[in-house]
Amino acid sequence: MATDALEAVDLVKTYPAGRKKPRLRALDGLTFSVPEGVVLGLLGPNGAGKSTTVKILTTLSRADSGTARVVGYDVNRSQEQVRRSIGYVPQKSSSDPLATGVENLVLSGRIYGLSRSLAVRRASELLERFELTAVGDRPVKTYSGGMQRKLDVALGLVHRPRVLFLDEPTTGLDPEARAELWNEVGRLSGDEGLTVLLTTHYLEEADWLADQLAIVDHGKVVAEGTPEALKAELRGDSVHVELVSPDTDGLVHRLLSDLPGVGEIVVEGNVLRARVDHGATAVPAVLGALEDKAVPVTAVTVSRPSLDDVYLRYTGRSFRSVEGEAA
Ligand SMILES: Nc1ncnc2c1ncn2[C@@H]1O[C@H](COP(=O)(O)OP(=O)(O)OP(=O)(O)O)[C@@H](O)[C@H]1O
Repeated sequence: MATDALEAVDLVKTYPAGRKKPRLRALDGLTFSVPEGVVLGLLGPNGAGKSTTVKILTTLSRADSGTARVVGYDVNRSQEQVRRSIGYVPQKSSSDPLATGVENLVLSGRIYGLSRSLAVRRASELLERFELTAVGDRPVKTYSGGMQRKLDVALGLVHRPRVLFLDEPTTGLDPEARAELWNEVGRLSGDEGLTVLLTTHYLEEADWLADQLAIVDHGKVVAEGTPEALKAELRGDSVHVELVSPDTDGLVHRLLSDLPGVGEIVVEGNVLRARVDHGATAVPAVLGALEDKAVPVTAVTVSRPSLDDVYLRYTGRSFRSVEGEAA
């Protein structure tokens, strides 16, 4: 049987929460596995445990209990082998802005023990791979955001890792640079068999890039599967209503709860989301119920379930609001 590239079983991690308070359970039995060559998207609200998971898998932190393996190596017992098998691209760039792209790559290669000539050769290979050859001799501080990010990914690949960790790789990039990086990452896993663990604040990115998703909440994986399978599990339609004013007293929630065929109602500020059996029949009923109690509405939309709906279903919060908090 092929070994999974990443495997986490029943990970528990607690942190001190202050004097006389019980320890905070950042991971509470987190379990998932990723076959080789697959891009896994780890999604979850702030504080769900994504970074803690990445820290444990990259040997930067130890779990209180449970096991984790990277390409078959136990993260506690074989730290050295794990470190040699992984590349880590942190959210904040680790490149030296005053040094050139080539200098950054060569230095990184040398740190990983490559000879000078091998490091230079690898640097030029990676610059070509990421279409950065033309700017390789320019200081990194003169690069565009997209170029810098590509260099960051290249830096994570200098030692030919088998697993790459990408922490929110496209935050702050414009849509064009984001799409370009998605293509690069897609190619790395598709053509080169690299396994990628990605944390992201963009559902669109997870939908496009991840072969598999694990939604994490309160230190556990609450749902996993391909984006398509997760969406297909949600039957019916999603209704999204914008109210003129926020539902401060819970009236809107109560009104909709009484309607047949309407469920999973979540009201956040002046946005109401619900799952309905049939959009075409539910919308008039929803609008009628709101109008009866003189609740004014700005807009209403009906759509097929999206990843945002999947997220809402498993975490009880819409991803958009989480994104808003994070921004
Ligand atoms: N060193 C630490 N000491 C105390 N508590 C911590 C520490 N690191 C993380 N935590 C807590 O553990 C929980 C999980 O944090 P973690 O950073 O793993 O979440 P996350 O899903 O990565 O969130 P984000 O999307 O905000 O990065 C949070 O409640 C956080 O406050």
